[in-house]
Formats: sequence, structure tokens, C-alpha cells
Amino acid sequence: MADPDPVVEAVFDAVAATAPTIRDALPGRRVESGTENPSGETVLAGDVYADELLLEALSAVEGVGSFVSEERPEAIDVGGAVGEGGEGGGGAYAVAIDPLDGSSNLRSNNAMGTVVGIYDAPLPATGRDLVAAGYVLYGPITTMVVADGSGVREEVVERGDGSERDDDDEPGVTRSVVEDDLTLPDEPTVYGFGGRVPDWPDAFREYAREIEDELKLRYGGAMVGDVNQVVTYGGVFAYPALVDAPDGKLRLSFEANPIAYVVESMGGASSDGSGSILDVEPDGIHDRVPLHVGNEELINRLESALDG
Ligand SMILES: O=P(O)(O)OC[C@H]1O[C@](O)(COP(=O)(O)O)[C@@H](O)[C@@H]1O
Ligand SMILES: [Mg+2]
Ligand SMILES: [Mg+2]
Repeated sequence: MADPDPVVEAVFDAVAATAPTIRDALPGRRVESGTENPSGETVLAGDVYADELLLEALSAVEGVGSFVSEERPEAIDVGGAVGEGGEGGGGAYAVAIDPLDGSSNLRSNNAMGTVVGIYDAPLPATGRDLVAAGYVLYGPITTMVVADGSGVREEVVERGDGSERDDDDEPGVTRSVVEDDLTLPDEPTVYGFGGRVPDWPDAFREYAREIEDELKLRYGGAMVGDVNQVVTYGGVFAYPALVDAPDGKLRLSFEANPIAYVVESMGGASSDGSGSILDVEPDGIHDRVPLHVGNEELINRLESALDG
């Protein structure tokens, strides 16, 4: 097995170090910030806070050359030319972040997360340039799922006690690996599909009718939470193309590619409707894409259903 990439490890150290702070900051940040993001969506105070904290933490990581966020129009140069083989080749990585995924769940106090993609190429790039990806899930407990090219692990992330503080400004965190080789369960159990049923194209609606007959609905409105149901129990998550939004809702660089990388690394499959998400060629960093991930057999059936 390849040695862990120290830059990748340092990125997930930084993400884990921010997680308890982001979580603690949420109660007072459930209100609108008064701005819109590059996708035209209302930004909450929690989105702004998480974005700024992650920029600060990740720009301090040596080997991260570019910080690219769902909340910012352009990539931020944080030092080092991106590409050329990452840590081994002398170049730096681009880190794409969805600081708070599912932030409309903040008001209703439901699950949310943070999504991370580490690319060995300047963005926009395809998911084939990912060297690692993962997500933090703010559920009843805070967990972090990391796919680093050698496997997929799940950690519980907690604020450390005072003895683990590096210095006064940065409270330590305790990380416990709870699963070190996550694979998708063979027997699928759950499904979750985003968007309104009347907005689904007919072919997707027919596929959904079949799946409803076979699996249990688990849908909470935050991609990270809904994907983690599939990761845990097996099944399928989709935010499909909509009749009036053929590219769906989710963003390729910040959401779809990292999630596809995680699910494919666990032995599952991803699709934009016709092929792996990781092969989708982007035009811009805020491009959207229909996202379908889960057990391979269910994704194959989805592609056949949409093929007509
Ligand atoms: O409630 P809607 O509009 O169907 O959208 C739900 C989807 O939108 C998202 O909240 C988009 O993510 P952000 O909260 O990062 O914008 C996903 O997490 C979720 O799958
Ligand atoms: Mg999101
Ligand atoms: Mg977000």
C-alpha cells in the first residue's frame, strides 16, 4: 500500500481541527447573511463563518496552492503553483470546499456537513484529478469520512481536552478511527432523491417508482447526510436532472466529484446519467451536474432507464 501523502493528511488534519469550532459556532449563525453566492443562493451566516475559517486553516497548509469554495466566485491563490504531480512532483494541490453542505437545514436543526476535494490540477478540472476527497458530517456526533487513494475510513471527531491543545488559539481535537476500510454494503437498503417529483423527467420518475418498491426512503435534504445513509446501509442517492434544470442542482467541483470519489473508492458507482461523474468535463468552477451515487447495480439500472 502506498505511503500516505503528507499534504493530503495535513489537509484532513486542518479540516478536522476546524470541525468542532464550526459546530460550536452554528447556534448563533442560523440567519441570512444578506448576500448571495456565485450559484445565486442565499448565504447564511454559518456558510460565511465556515468558509472563512476553512480558508484560514487550509491556506496555512504547505502544499495547498489554491483554495476554491462554493461561496467564492474565483479560486484563491494561497501559495505554490498547482499541478505537476502534487507533493511528490513539486507542485501544490487545489482544495475545493463546500464549507456547509445542506445549510438550509441550519434553521430546522437537521444534519449538515463540509465537503472536501483535493485536486492535483487547477480548477476547473475533472474528478480524475482528485487525489483524495472526504466529508465531515455534523449529525448527533461529528464524523469525518476520508478517501485518500488507499481506502476509505470513518473517524469520530471531538474537541480535545485542554491537554491536547497545540497552542492557545487552536483547540486540539480528538480523532478516533471507527472504520478503517469502509466498503458499500452489498445489499442495498435505502434511497434518497432530491428535487420535486413533478420536476423530475419521466424516465427518472419511472426509475424512482421501481426503487421505491424495493428500498426504504431516507431523505433529509443535506447531500452529505443523505449520502452517508447510502454509505452506511447501501442503496442510491440522487439529485437528478430536472425538467427546467437539466444540470440538476449540485456543483461538480465542490459536491459531486468529491462524493463520487468517496463512493467509487468504496466499491460503489457514480453517474451523471450516462457515465461516471469523475469523467465530466467542466467549463467553470461553479458548474452543476446531475448526481447519482450508490451500489453499482442500481446505478447501472439508472443509466439504462435514462438511456431511452
Ligand atoms: O432542498 P433542495 O433545494 O431540494 O436541495 C437540497 C440539496 O441542496 C443542498 O443543500 C445544496 O448544498 P448547499 O447547502 O451547500 O448549497 C444539498 O446538500 C442538498 O442535497
Ligand atoms: Mg452543498
Ligand atoms: Mg454549501
